[in-house]
Amino acid sequence: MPTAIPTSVAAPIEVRGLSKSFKNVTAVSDLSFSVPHGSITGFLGPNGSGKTTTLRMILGLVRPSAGTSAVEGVPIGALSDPARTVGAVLDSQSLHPARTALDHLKVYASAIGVPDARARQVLALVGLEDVAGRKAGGFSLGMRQRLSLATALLGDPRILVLDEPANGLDPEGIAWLREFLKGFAASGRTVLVSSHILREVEQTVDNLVIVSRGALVYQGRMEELRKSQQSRLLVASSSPAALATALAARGIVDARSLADGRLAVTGASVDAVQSVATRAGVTIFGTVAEHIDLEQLFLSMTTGQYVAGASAAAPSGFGPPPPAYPQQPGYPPQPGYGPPHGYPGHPGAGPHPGYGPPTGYPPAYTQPPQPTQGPMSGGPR
Ligand SMILES: Nc1ncnc2c1ncn2[C@@H]1O[C@H](COP(=O)(O)OP(=O)(O)OP(=O)(O)O)[C@@H](O)[C@H]1O
Repeated sequence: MPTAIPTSVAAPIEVRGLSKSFKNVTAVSDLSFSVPHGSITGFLGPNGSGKTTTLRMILGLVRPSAGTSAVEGVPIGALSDPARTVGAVLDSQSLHPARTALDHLKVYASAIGVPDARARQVLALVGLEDVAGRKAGGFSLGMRQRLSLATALLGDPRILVLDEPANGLDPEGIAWLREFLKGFAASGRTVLVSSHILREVEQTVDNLVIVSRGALVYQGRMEELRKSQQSRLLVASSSPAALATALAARGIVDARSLADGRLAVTGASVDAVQSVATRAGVTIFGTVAEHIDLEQLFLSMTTGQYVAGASAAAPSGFGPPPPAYPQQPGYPPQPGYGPPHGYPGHPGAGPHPGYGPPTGYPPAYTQPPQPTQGPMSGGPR
C-alpha cells in the first residue's frame, strides 16, 4: 500500500491573475490556473512564453507585478514546513563542481534540517548511489539533472516543481524520468513540470496548462485534448457555398470555407459528403482527409502557425495550404478554473522499481524545525 500522503483541502498549486513585467517586457499576463492533487501537470508553452517566470513566482523567487500564487492554499512564504511541502528543480547547472554528489546533498540536508542519512536515500531514489563519491563537475547533464532532482526530494515533499527537466536528456533518461514521476504521483503526490515540447511530456502528464506569450490558452486534462484530435475532410467542389448549405441541412454543420476555396468538413465520411453533394447538384473534384495530431494542435494554440500536414498531399491546383486551424470549441481560456471534477489517479501508474511505494519511496519521517534555506536547487535571483 502506498504511504498515505496528507493532502490539504486547497489545490497543491493555484495561481490567480498572475502577471509579471520586466521593464517593457510582459513575461506573464493575468495567468490563472490550478494544479490538481495527485496529478502530473504539464506546464507547456514555447520558449519565452513565461513558464520559468511563473514557476519562480510560485516559488517566491520573483515578485509578481500583479496577482497571487498559493501552495496548498497559502503563499509559499507562509508555509510552516516548506521543504516537506514543495521541492523544485529550476536549474541543474547550479551544482558546485568540486563537491561530491553525497556532500552536495548533505549540505542541503543540513540546511533544511533533515538527517544526513536522507542524502543516501535520495541518491538511491534517482539511481545515483554508485556515483555518490564522485564530483558533480564531472557529471553528464543527465546525472546533474538527477542530482538536482535528488536535492529537491530531500525534504520528502508532497509537491515537485520541475522546470524543463527533460532538457538535454537522452531517450533513456526521458523514459526514466517519466517512470519516476509516475511513481511519485502514484504515491499521492503532485508534479508540475514545464516543457516547450508537448511530445516530450505527452506520455507523462495527465493534466495540462498551456501558455502562449505569458497568457493561458488551455487548461484541462490530457485525455480531453486527445479526444479533440479529429480528422476533417478538405473538399474541392463546384460550389462550396451550396455544398455547405446542403451539408447543414443534413445536420453536418461543421463546414468551413478555406482560403483556397475548399470546404473543410468535420464529422462526415467521404461517402456522406459525396451523397449530399450529388443530391444538391454539386460536383466534387476531390477530397483529402486531414488528421490533426496533438503537436499540431499545440502549435495552433501557441503560435497560430499550424501547418496542415495534408496540404502536401492535396491535389495540385488547389493553391496554398489552408490558413491556421481554428481553435477548437472549448479551448479558449475558461473563467473560474478549479480542479477538474472527479480527478482520477493516473491510470496504470502503479509503483515503479526504484521509486514509489512499497519498495522505493521511504516512509515519511518527522523533521526538525526548518532553517532559512529552502529545498530549491538554485538560489533566489
Ligand atoms: N530577469 C528578466 N529580465 C528581463 N526579461 C526577462 C527576465 N526573465 C525573463 N524575461 C523575459 O520574459 C519572457 C518570458 O521568459 P521565461 O524565461 O519566463 O519564458 P520561458 O517560457 O520559461 O522560456 P524558456 O523555455 O526559453 O525558458 C521572455 O521574453 C524573457 O526574455
